[in-house]
Amino acid sequence: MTVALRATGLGVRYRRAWALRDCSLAVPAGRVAALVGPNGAGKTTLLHTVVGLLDPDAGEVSVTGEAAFMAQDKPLYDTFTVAETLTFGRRLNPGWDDAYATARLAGLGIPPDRRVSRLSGGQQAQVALTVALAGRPDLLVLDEPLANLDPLARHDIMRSLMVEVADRPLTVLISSHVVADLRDTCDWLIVLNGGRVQVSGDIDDLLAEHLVLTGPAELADGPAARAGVVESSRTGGRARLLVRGASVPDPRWSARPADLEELVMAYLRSPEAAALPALTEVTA
Ligand SMILES: Nc1ncnc2c1ncn2[C@@H]1O[C@H](COP(=O)(O)OP(=O)(O)OP(=O)(O)O)[C@@H](O)[C@H]1O
Repeated sequence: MTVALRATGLGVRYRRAWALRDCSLAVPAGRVAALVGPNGAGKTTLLHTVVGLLDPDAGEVSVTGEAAFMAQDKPLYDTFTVAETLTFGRRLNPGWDDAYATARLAGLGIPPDRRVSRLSGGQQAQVALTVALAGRPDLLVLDEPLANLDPLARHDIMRSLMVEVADRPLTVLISSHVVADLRDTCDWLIVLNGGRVQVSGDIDDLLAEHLVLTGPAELADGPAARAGVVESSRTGGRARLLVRGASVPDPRWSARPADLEELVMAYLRSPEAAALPALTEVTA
């Protein structure tokens, strides 16, 4: 299996404060990886380090091939027209595919002579995505491309990414606060919390490995309250556990598979819990 991106013991600090600490992860080629975490978790710092905008203070990060980056804020120049934006992209990117860029924007109905400032937020995001893709990267890194977009535009961007990944060898790493936006498109999950990687793995594998157990509160004090508990809560006489492991420890629990949002939230609320199944599985 080819690894598109690998970080080993990665650390980045701003002055004395570590924004990333001992981060290790690997993303296989061809995956669409979701990078989620709360404000200040270190997502932008990680993405900047991956694309070479920041140098690590510890450990290392490596990308197989070329990476393209779509930044969080204003990745385009407002005063440029769409056509001028493409000209600018062509000058910066040696591997630029002009026919692809022009055809993609025409297909989306975005006029070449329109100023960027006069495009909708969704159209601006599509132009920025086109510029990033026209450089024919092996790894596309997107920092919150869906922020400030309405649900329809968010859906269009994610669908565009799915089409691109289906059409060519491309790995995508995309950060977002909104897990629901990522569920249909992403097949790899990275949870970053307080500058540390809590989860990195195949989403289907992660979902198959986590259960939500509900039952009488006293069960939570028994053998089920074991090492696999990611998060536990009690309401009245009932306990609810999110556990890592596919077997039900006691038949009195009622068990169901965890969904992606529950899984992410459970890890975010339990900074000490970690699930890193992929680290041992993915080898270059
Ligand atoms: N240029 C900087 N100088 C000093 N501290 C910084 C700088 N950039 C980020 N930080 C700090 O590093 C930590 C990680 O920030 P980062 O922007 O990477 O997080 P994030 O997960 O992308 O957050 P958000 O979701 O809010 O965009 C935060 O504590 C932040 O305050």
